[in-house]
Amino acid sequence: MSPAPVRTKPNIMITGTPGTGKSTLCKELAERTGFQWLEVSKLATDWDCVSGFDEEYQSNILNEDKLLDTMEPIMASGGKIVDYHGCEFFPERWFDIVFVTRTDNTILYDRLHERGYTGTKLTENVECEIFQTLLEEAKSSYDEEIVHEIPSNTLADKESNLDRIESWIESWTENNVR
Ligand SMILES: Nc1ncnc2c1ncn2[C@@H]1O[C@H](COP(=O)(O)OP(=O)(O)O)[C@@H](O)[C@H]1O
Repeated sequence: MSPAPVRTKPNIMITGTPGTGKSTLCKELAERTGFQWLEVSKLATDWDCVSGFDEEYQSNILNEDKLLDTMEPIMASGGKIVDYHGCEFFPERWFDIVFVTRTDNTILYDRLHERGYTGTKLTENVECEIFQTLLEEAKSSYDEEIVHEIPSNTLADKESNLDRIESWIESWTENNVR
């Protein structure tokens, strides 16, 4: 059992395959709640936590140790929404809940194609969603009870996800803050 959190606001992990709508959701969630959105793939560059570039996947390789050291004091106060297409290397104790955005394969293919993804990068990402790699990663890295799949196909899905997460924050606050 991890120790009870001392933070007065929860930390939320939003993970999922690229293109499943993490940033879109996080941006609006941050606006609604006042929580801070940490878009890890962008912040890693700002914080100089990139150790190389993967040519095959056309994406940055993170310096995970440096990134975690940088994030540790930021996470301590709570009220953070962490957005990344991976979650296993973050400490379990950082998060009170984990949401995994899920998108139907054909919709995801179109979104990634529109984003300019081609070749391996496109097919590997769609396969990642088909094999629910990020969901399995979240379930094996965190208590399964705090891991929730959320559909992310339509704008109506986004609205209901925002409502759901906002209600969860309210009940977390009632239960944990006196
Ligand atoms: N719930 C949704 N319904 C319809 N389109 C969405 C939804 N969420 C995201 N999108 C669109 O899908 C694309 C990828 O979304 P984005 O938030 O950048 O994904 P990610 O951060 O997971 O890579 C964007 O064009 C965005 O407008």
